[in-house]
Amino acid sequence: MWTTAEIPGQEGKNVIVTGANSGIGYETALALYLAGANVTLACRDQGKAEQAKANMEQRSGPGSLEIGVLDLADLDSVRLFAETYLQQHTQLDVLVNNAGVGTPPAGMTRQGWEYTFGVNFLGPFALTGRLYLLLEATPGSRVVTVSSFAYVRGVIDFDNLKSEKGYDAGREYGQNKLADLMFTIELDRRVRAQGHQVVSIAAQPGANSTEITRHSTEEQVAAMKERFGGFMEPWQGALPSLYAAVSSEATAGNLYEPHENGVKGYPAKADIQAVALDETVAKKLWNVAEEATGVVYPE
Ligand SMILES: NC(=O)c1ccc[n+]([C@@H]2O[C@H](COP(=O)([O-])OP(=O)(O)OC[C@H]3O[C@@H](n4cnc5c(N)ncnc54)[C@H](O)[C@@H]3O)[C@@H](O)[C@H]2O)c1
Repeated sequence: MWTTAEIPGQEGKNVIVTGANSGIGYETALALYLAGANVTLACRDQGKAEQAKANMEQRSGPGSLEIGVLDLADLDSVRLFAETYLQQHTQLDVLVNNAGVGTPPAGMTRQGWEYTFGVNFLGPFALTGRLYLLLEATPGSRVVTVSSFAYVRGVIDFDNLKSEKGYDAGREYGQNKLADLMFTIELDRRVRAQGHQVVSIAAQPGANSTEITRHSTEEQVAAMKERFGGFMEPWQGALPSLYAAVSSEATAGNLYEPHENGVKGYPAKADIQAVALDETVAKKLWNVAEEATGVVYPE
């Protein structure tokens, strides 16, 4: 079984983990810090980020920790975070697009997109694009984007990205997590076509006990637990992200998930369902995202 003990030394590596103050992001950042990386905790709330940093530092890892304030629901915040990062760093080895929301009440981002589409997809798209040249300049760099098994029920409805037809939390989550996986694969296609070197990989953490279900009812949580045979701990949910971030066996354009032969927590390559491999939809989504964010990826 692959565990965090198998993470190779990360000394000298710069890593960003979004949403690192809780759940899977916290465990991902902690494991990379304990492996020696310089980890930036990219969090919306400065106070929560400081608390997470203090908790991690109690473990006395050989790495170092920084904080960057990042609100993925505001593209100006994404730009500011990236500009600050680029001013302060000359390499970026791993970007983990982990932060996300589950099924909150209906809302809109600062720029007027359906809130969960903005946080779960447009924000990470813009962040990755703004950091792309630094990633490309760092040999062996990786972008890990956290999707969910919910992608299989996703449909990209291009006519409802601003809630024109109304809001359905479950439907939006499936759409966003499909968008994350399509983004990962399309980024990989573009990297290959352009002869670039950034490695784009997706992870899906399985069902874990985190705050992602804060807006779900008790009945909904119970149904999820029954369907998945219980919830895993966040550190287990972090294993696919960590595997995608550091393992030499994790390869570009693929999706890693936590189950193999029923063993929980073990990261294994997942079969990607056809819905995520539709290149026409992926390219259209990419164009929509470039227009929505104003972030055009370098050729
Ligand atoms: N927990 C699960 O069972 C599960 C299953 C599938 C996928 N995921 C995915 O795993 C990732 C991590 O979720 P988690 O389960 O640890 O939940 P969590 O709620 O504990 O963590 C989510 C993190 O995202 C951050 N975040 C939310 N909105 C943000 C914003 N606007 N800007 C910046 N950060 C923001 C939160 O502050 C938090 O740190 C998410 O992408 C989620 O979709 C989780």
